[in-house]
Amino acid sequence: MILSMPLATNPYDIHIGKNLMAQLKMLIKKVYEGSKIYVITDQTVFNYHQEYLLKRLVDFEVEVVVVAPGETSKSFEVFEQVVDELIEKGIKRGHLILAFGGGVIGDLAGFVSATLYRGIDYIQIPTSLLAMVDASIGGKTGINTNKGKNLVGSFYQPKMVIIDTLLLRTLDKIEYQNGMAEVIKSAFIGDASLANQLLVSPVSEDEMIKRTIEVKRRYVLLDEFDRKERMYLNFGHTFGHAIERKSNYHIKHGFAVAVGMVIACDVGIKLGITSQETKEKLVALLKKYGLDKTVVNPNNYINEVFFDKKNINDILNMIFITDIGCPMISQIKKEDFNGCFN
Ligand SMILES: NC(=O)c1ccc[n+]([C@@H]2O[C@H](COP(=O)([O-])OP(=O)(O)OC[C@H]3O[C@@H](n4cnc5c(N)ncnc54)[C@H](O)[C@@H]3O)[C@@H](O)[C@H]2O)c1
Ligand SMILES: O=C(O)C(=O)C[C@@H](O)[C@H](O)[C@H](O)COP(=O)(O)O
Ligand SMILES: [Zn+2]
Repeated sequence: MILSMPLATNPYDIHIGKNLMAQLKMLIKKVYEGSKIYVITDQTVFNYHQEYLLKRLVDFEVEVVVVAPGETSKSFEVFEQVVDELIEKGIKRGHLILAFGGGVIGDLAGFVSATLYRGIDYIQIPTSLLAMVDASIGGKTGINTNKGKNLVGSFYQPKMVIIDTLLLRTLDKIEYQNGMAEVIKSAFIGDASLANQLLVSPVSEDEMIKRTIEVKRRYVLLDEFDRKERMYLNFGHTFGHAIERKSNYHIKHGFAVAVGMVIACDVGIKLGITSQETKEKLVALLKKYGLDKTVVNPNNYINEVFFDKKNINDILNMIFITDIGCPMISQIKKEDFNGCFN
């Protein structure tokens, strides 16, 4: 009898370090002895790091598929382009896909891996801070549709996650701040001491990344398919996704989630769930990392948020924090927002 081991009992490999690319051949051979590897990446990442990656793959037969950078590549159109190009380049079920990029690449390549031939093994090699601390972990894959964010996708775990923090040296300041939003989100839902440390003193990048990943890993191992505890990782995303999409993705994911977290605190305060002090600490930390610049009128998004996947029969499962590190889910109806945003 073959025992299928869901993630919750069989956590996959997460490797974090510097210059892990030097061990890429050894790491890949741990999960894969085949002959052909298909790298999916975006043009910006490939321009910076193609030499760094490809010289570690000389022992393998490698093909590369490059898409345009940015959120617009998480689309049906680009999904079909990538699938067609992989087939034209001879991909087979036993081959291996490498997702080499930020969260957009991780989601797009993960969804291609989940669906092409009904599943091809893949490895996540995140290159943005946001992807290292969040997007590459937990197996959520998918694309956006013209109706909303991440509305088509699949839970499909990578065989391994290789986090080489040296790759961050080329990440620009805005993208680093973008990733800090998910660090702050994770600290506020699952590591109060990290949140308090970030408020008062610098935390080493490696420690910050490791502790942020640990928060996500903990919730994913509890609830891989996002029915309860994993939903805490969606703090700030109810409004965040709506803000991102209505801006045609000009407002980046992390910056939108930052606004979404403050909005969730305002609703939480109105409903007697969140303390004013908790909101003030969140706002102070967001400001410290330059994540307080996006200003929106939440009333403009109330209809949009009910397209969220957490909306069951017009009751919205929304994530709040009662205090730093203490998340909770409350069922919200549209009228609950009345008077929250004066
Ligand atoms: N699946 C999940 O669990 C999960 C979690 C969080 C976010 N996401 C998704 O991730 C996406 C956001 O991720 P992102 O911010 O990484 O977006 P992204 O992939 O678009 O990367 C941001 C920008 O940084 C560039 N970049 C990436 N790595 C670089 C590097 N090392 N040096 C220089 N430039 C680099 C990219 O080319 C891009 O222009 C959103 O679509 C979001 O929905 C998914
Ligand atoms: O992994 C999760 O679960 C998360 O909620 C992580 C989020 O940071 C991430 O943006 C995720 O893609 C949002 O999930 P969705 O189910 O709202 O699409
Ligand atoms: Zn997110």
